[in-house]
Amino acid sequence: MKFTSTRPIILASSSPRRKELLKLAGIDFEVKPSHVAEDLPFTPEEPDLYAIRLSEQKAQAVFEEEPDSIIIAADTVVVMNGRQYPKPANDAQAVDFLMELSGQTHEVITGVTVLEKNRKLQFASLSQVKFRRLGLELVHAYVRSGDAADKAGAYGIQTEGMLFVEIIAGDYQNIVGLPIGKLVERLREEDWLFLEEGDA
Ligand SMILES: Cc1cn([C@H]2C[C@H](O)[C@@H](COP(=O)(O)OP(=O)(O)OP(=O)(O)O)O2)c(=O)[nH]c1=O
Repeated sequence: MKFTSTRPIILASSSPRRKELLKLAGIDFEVKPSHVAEDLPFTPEEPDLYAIRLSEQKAQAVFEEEPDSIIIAADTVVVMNGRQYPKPANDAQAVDFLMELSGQTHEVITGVTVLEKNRKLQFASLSQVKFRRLGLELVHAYVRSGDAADKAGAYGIQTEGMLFVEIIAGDYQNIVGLPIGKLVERLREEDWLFLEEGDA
């Protein structure tokens, strides 16, 4: 399966996971990380809007350099009891986060912004993840592996962090960092993306 687009698509992200998901979906694109400081104040009552705003900042930064392209950006946040669990600042914080999430259910929300001249598409996707009760030995071993460092909530469901997960509700790819099914659906609805001839 292959898609074509009305303009060149740019993924404004340094995340290898987002790149892989967009590629798997059969979309041609280039990557241009945005390097914006993610420093908006977290709004616990509206975590979805917070994720969307961050994704918009990322999209906007790249759009200014590439005004003739379609820019896609996303931000993934992990939230439990009104508190955000961002990328851990260090190993000790990663251990603390994982022990707090242990045995509990948290939410993973990815906000997405697609920007083009005169057009903006935004949405958020929410998944729930229930963690097993985690032992310190496993958590320490995981954090030592280095996998927690660049991930919201200090775990990757697609890597060894899968061992922590008991139940998920919602879109799995949303937890990995990009709700690709919904994104492609919306891009097609907006006539930004078409199935290539022969596929249609
Ligand atoms: C919960 C969870 C998060 N993550 C990742 C997805 C995101 O890359 C990261 C959250 O940080 P983000 O700020 O959303 O993204 P990023 O900084 O990695 O990339 P960019 O801003 O350039 O697009 O956490 C996983 O890979 N697996 C998981 O299970």
